[in-house]
Amino acid sequence: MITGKNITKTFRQRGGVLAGREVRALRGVDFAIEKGGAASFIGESGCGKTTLGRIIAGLETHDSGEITIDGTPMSPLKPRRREPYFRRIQLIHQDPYSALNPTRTIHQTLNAPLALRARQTRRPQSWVDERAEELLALVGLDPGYVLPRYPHQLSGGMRQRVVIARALTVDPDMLVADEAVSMIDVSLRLGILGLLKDLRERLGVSVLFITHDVATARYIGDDGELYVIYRGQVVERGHVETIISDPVHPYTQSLLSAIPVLHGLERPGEQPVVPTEALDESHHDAGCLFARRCPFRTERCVAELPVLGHAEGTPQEHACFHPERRSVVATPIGRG
Ligand SMILES: Nc1ncnc2c1ncn2[C@@H]1O[C@H](COP(=O)(O)OP(=O)(O)OP(=O)(O)O)[C@@H](O)[C@H]1O
Repeated sequence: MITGKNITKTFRQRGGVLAGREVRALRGVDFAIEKGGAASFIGESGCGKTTLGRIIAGLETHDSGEITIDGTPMSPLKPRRREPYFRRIQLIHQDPYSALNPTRTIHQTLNAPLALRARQTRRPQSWVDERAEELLALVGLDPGYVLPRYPHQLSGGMRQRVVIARALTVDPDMLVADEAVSMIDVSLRLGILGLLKDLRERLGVSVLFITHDVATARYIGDDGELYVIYRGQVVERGHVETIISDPVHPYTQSLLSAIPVLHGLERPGEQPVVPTEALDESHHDAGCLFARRCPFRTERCVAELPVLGHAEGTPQEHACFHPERRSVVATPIGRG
């Protein structure tokens, strides 16, 4: 199990017109992902979900807070002692082409980590080749076809399967899939999502899915938790189905309104949720981070920051002073 408590991260912009400006990518995020469980982080571009995923995979530092893996807090450990914990958490990047070395065949790509694994576990060299074939078959590829080939000779979907096979070489406990299907042909996406779901069931590996797309979060983690992130804060958190069918935070409602098929109908007498203002990170808000875009804001929302917590009558946690079931309309939201 991996948990995070009050994780914060601020980036200082180095170059360009924004040089010197600080971006609060994460503002005190808590999370917990069970062994074999599923969780999804969703939110618009720039909300901090990739930063959080990279911190969880040990690829990015955080400013404060604590990550605990299987009961061991990471911050007191020296980097060398932390490494074996984070090695069990593997990141699957959105671009399978740049994730693979173009000058290496798939055989070479899988051979290197497997040879290391063989040395660590005192297995014979013959195991390396057997395991490479086994892993490729596990991710739905024909080893005979794929092993001698270079990444450019494979389709995007095949490359992403190779990336997943390589992640499995270290017998991970968790896969962090960051927009893992966004750069793959639409016709192949469902296959990759199905594979991740299948690996969860067959290997008991937990999957953290990072996406801006609610439908994929729902597909992959149908029994898991959804974290809705807005400007570095989790604004709603709970069971995927609960949040999708009964969101109470206006931001979640506006995010869901981008799916007309699911939430296109207004019920009579209800006020639809449409975000009113664009994102402006240069503004320092004292109150709710969503207040300036929220059609339901009150004076309290502008003055006071709501914190994530349970409220009577809602099964999920939310950070809103006016949580209510509202209908949503099919209006896509964006940054501009
Ligand atoms: N290395 C960095 N240096 C400076 N700023 C950064 C860095 N990485 C992220 N940021 C900033 O932190 C904020 C959160 O970025 P992050 O990539 O985590 O968001 P995201 O929700 O994953 O967005 P996207 O879906 O576009 O990747 C953004 O404003 C981004 O510009």
